[in-house]
Amino acid sequence: MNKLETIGWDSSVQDIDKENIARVIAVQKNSYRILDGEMEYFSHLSGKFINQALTSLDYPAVGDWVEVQKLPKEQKAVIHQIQPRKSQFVRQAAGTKTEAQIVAANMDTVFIVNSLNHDLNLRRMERYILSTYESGATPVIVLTKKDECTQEETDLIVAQVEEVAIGVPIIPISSITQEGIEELMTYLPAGETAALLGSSGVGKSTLVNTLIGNKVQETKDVREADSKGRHTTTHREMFLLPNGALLIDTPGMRELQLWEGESSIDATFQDIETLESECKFTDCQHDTEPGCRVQEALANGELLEERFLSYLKLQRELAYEKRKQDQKAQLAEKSKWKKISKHQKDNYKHRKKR
Ligand SMILES: Nc1nc2c(ncn2[C@@H]2O[C@H](COP(=O)(O)OP(=O)(O)OP(=O)(O)O)[C@@H](O)[C@H]2O)c(=O)[nH]1
Ligand SMILES: [Zn+2]
Repeated sequence: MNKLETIGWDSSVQDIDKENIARVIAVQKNSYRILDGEMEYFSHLSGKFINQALTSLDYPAVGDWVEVQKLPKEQKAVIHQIQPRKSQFVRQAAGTKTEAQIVAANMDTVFIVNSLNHDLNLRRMERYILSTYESGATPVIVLTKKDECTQEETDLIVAQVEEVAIGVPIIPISSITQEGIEELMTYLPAGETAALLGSSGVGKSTLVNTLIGNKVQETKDVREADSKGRHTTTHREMFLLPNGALLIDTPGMRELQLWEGESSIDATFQDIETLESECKFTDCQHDTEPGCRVQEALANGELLEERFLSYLKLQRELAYEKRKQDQKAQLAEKSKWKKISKHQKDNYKHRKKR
């Protein structure tokens, strides 16, 4: 095994000069911690790299393979290039509407983590699954804190999740009793990379510690040594598990904004939007209309049927959301006028009495 293979490199498909390749294990503001399987380096982007980067997607993310120039004595390196990614999970950057951000790159599996004991949002989960497929990785649903539920409660939730997660493995676990951990590990074979995604507080970091086992302390030390007083929780980090698998922990997704609003849907389904714009009729329903570019693309294999169905499904969801919101707005409007008119009537009565 060469040293890159110990950190997830697949020599059977990635065949280039490996001497100058390393993997990004943590991203700080303008610097990157990288690992070449033996040594860690503190690295920066070359000037040329920065000049050529057009969007935030062009910058390194945790899990990326980068081409570097190493200065081993100083444990420093300069990043010249990113290797093409086999997968990337994209979300909207916190606080902005338009900027994309890569949460993790080159993962084989995404663990969509939810807690069994609260805040189960099936619709949200469905979208996580969809985004994971879009990322190029395979989703696995992890339901944490099983120790806080009875078996009956767990079964009920699993049944609910099954309805939106067709064909996706669902694993209830507990980091306290270790239940389900063994099954989870079957999705973490040596040399593969997985990322943990989920809301803040569902137990991602605890799970990392559980899986790292007796290396917990080391992890903490690394974090503290590197944070230089900054908030450690905003750092994505990649960990090597004792069995040789790689696990990317992501910060709490309090601010996860992937699908809110139509703009992000547009970005996700850019290919279909483009096809639609080429339909003969601007109000084409992509059904039996003549000159429908979408139907044509479906027929000749340019557009996958599953993908189009996901798109339609999301459109339906959006329409549904919008109707609900409109209805709410209408009701609010109605009650506002009710109040005003009642107020008026009351005033009128008072005046009459006087
Ligand atoms: N009962 C129980 N509590 C757990 C379990 N796993 C995690 N917790 C608790 O849940 C809380 C949140 O856990 P974290 O691991 O910090 O959650 P996180 O998903 O990493 O949160 P962020 O770092 O904010 O994204 C902590 O108080 C943990 O002790 C579990 O299996 N059972
Ligand atoms: Zn059409």
